[in-house]
Formats: sequence, structure tokens, C-alpha cells
Amino acid sequence: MAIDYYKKAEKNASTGYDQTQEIVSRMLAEIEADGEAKAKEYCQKLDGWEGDVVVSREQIEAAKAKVPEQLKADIQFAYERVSRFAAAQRDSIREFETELSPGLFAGQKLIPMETAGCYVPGGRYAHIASAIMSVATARTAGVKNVIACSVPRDENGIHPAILYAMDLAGADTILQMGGVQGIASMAFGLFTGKPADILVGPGNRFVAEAKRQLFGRCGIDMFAGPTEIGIIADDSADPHIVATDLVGQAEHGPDSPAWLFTTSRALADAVSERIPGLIADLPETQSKAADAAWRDYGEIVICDSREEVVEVSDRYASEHLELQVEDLDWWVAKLTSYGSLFVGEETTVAFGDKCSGTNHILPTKGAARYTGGLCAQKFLKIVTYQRQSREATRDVAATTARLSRCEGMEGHARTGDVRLAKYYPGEHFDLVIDEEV
Ligand SMILES: NC(=O)C1=CN([C@@H]2O[C@H](COP(=O)(O)OP(=O)(O)OC[C@H]3O[C@@H](n4cnc5c(N)ncnc54)[C@H](O)[C@@H]3O)[C@@H](O)[C@H]2O)C=CC1
Ligand SMILES: O=C(O)[C@@H](O)CS(=O)(=O)O
Ligand SMILES: [Zn+2]
Repeated sequence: MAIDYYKKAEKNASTGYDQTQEIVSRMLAEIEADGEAKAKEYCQKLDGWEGDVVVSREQIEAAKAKVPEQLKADIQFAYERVSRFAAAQRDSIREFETELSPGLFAGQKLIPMETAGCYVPGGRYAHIASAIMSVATARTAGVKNVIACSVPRDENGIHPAILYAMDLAGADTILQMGGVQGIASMAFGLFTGKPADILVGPGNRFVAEAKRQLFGRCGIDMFAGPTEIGIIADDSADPHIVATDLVGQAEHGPDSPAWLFTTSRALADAVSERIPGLIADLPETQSKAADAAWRDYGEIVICDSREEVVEVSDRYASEHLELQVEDLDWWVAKLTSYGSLFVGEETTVAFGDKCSGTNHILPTKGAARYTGGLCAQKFLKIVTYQRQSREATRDVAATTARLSRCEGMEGHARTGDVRLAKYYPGEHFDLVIDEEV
């Protein structure tokens, strides 16, 4: 395989990971031991917030009054599309019951989780869209208690438009607390008395690691850490658009990877030439973040064939993957690892990020090898049941007894024996396999 790293990143997903892991496990242990007081202490220390943690109805109404009408309409636009797509995904799986053999019925039920904890990031930017992505999807799934939390932005608490979006999307309780302390509060049921059955939502490396460490104690959607963009582009692509899209996502933060996979050296030259100017042209905060991200995590990979591009791209398993290539259908059919695919130049990652309808809470750091993004199904327990007639018990009980004995599980075998003895008194069954295995 001929792969040429036109630009290779100096850092990768594991850079600084040990330190993050250590900080997060210490914070989680302290908050679990000392409860609300410790969570508040971290909130004060890391985000300077000393006010109420549970947002009141008055604060929500005051926030609503501050949100301009056009922004309300835009939030509504995003909310409608995200909810509609989430409902279509939910409806794509269903409950059923099937008769596997005469009298033996097995079924599937979909049971919404009781309590969801939705994290809405708010450190660097006001992630209004993230509030819709998690809260509206939990509601669509039928979760009973939806708790949301985010970082208090200033002396007035959470950004008013985030509060507005959380409320519109249907959050029951909103906590003014971000980072590890916000995640821990939802997991341990602090301030609400309702420990989350599942924690969802994106966040920085501390937030993503806190969710990872809490997995098992509660469910999580997936590892949704620092944003990633991959673009597959060939000679037919517009280098200005490709470069703008890479820089557009690199502004997320200094640890956000942006990758270009191409078969065209001419395109690599043209994109690489444009990127520094596009970064410099951003406002200062965004420019600094994108500059560090492109310097440390940006890559341009040139391959000899499109088959090689597919192999490389699937290995990176990018959270977002754009296709700016000829023969789009070929690529759509071949690619297998990505969080969400943006097909053709007319669409772009930011459309999905903000309002087009697909969920933007997506797997990062290679998690797209084994999962897709947030969807209603993540909030549903897909459980099974069975029931059967006495007649069906005849075969199932006898088979169970014989299989169990071969496994050495006599107790299991006898649960079959007693039923056969009760339902078919006086009848003989061969419940032991005599031959040596
Ligand atoms: N994968 C996905 O689906 C998405 C990912 N994102 C990512 O979410 C992230 C948002 O990050 P932020 O703006 O930072 O907001 P954030 O809300 O995730 O994190 C801010 C919090 O981090 C905590 N924190 C900061 N420094 C800390 C330290 N040294 N020790 C312990 N805690 C610390 C603070 O408590 C603060 O409240 C970005 O990386 C972005 O790329 C955003 C949207 C979607
Ligand atoms: O990782 C992501 O999905 C983000 O790009 C979403 S947003 O741009 O922060 O809305
Ligand atoms: Zn984005």
C-alpha cells in the first residue's frame, strides 16, 4: 500500500491521555465521597460559579426574554428536523413476537430508560445545537426524566440560548454545572435524587473521560470527545471549499483533528497552501484554536488509488466524513467506518452540526469502528421475552436438560426435569446423553 503523509500529525488521540485519566478519576472519587459540596467546590474552582445549581423556572423565563426572535426561529428549525429524524430512527426498530416452533413464542420489547443525563458543552463556545441533539432525542425515545447540565457562562449562569433550547427540547431539570462535576452529579443523582441510567452528550477530554470511567455504573452513548473531520477529495474538488471545511471544524479546539485523504497531489498542494490564510482570517479565539489543531493534529494523506483511500479512511474512522469526489455512489457503498457521512460538496459538516436533522453527537477516537452516533435507540432497552405452551415445553425442556448435563450444570437440567415430570406424569424422556464427548 503506497501512502504518503504529505502532512503528518505530531499528536494523536492518546497524547496527554494518562494525565486526563488521572485527573478525572480523582475528581470522580472525591465527588462520590463528598457529594454535592465537592461538586459545587469544583464548579466554583473551575468555572467560577457559586450560584444555584438547579435552574429555576424564573431563570428560564428570563433567558427566553433575552433570546432574539430570529434565533428562536432558528432553534425551532433545528429542533423540528432533529426530532423528525430521531422519530424516524426510533420507528425503524419495532417490538415483535414470533412463533419459533409450534407453541414457542419469543418477542422483543422496547423499554425507554427512566432517567437520562444530557451533557451540553459550554466551555469555549455556546453549544446551542448540542442541547437539542441530546434532550430532544431522549424525549423522542420516551425517557421519563431528562436531566440536562451545562457550564455556567458568567454571573447569570448558563448561556440564555442554551437554556432556551434545553427547555424547548423538553428537559425536566437543568443543572448549572459543567465538566466532570456536571457528569458526576448526573451519574450520582446529586441535586435531583435521580441517578442517570444513561449519560449522553459531547464534551472535551475531561467530560468524555468521565463518561468512559462511569460506564458500567450507568450506560453511555459513546466516546464523544474532541471533534474530528475527515475529508475525502479528488481532482474534481474545489480546494477552497475543502480547506474552508477543514478549518471550520479545526476551530473546535486545539485537540481537534482535521484530516484530508486524497489521490491528488495537486489538490493536497492547493489545500495546504490555503489553510494558513483561512486560519489567520478567523477571529482571535477561533484562529488560535484552529492554528494549534492544524499544527498538532492536522494531516494530509495521499494514496495511489481510491481503494487505498477507503482503507485509510476506515482506519481513522473519522467522526465526520465529507466526500468531495466524483462517483459519489461508489464511495458511499465502500466506506464502512465514520460517525456521519456528508455526501457531495453541497452539504458540509456544519449543516449537520447545527440544523439539518442528523444527530451531531457522534463517535470520536476510533469509536466509529463499532458504533454510530446518538439516536433514540441509545435510550431504549431492547429486551426479549418468551412464553410457551405445555406442548412446546416437551421438546424445549428435554433439550435443555440434556444440554445442561453435558455442560455439567445439573441444577439447570433439573428445572427441565421437574416440568416434564409435572406435565407428562408417567412418560419416559431420555434426559441424559450416555456417549462420551
Ligand atoms: N463528538 C461530538 O459529538 C462533539 C464534540 N464536541 C466537543 O466538545 C468539546 C467542548 O469542549 P469545551 O468547550 O471545553 O466545553 P466542555 O463543556 O466540554 O468542558 C468545559 C469544562 O471542562 C472543565 N475543565 C476545563 N479544564 C479542566 C481541567 N484542567 N481539569 C478538569 N476540568 C477541566 C471545566 O469544568 C469546564 O466546565 C470540544 O472538544 C468539541 O470538539 C462538541 C460537539 C459535538
Ligand atoms: O463534533 C461535533 O459534532 C461538532 O462539530 C458539533 S458542533 O459544531 O459543536 O455543533
Ligand atoms: Zn462542528
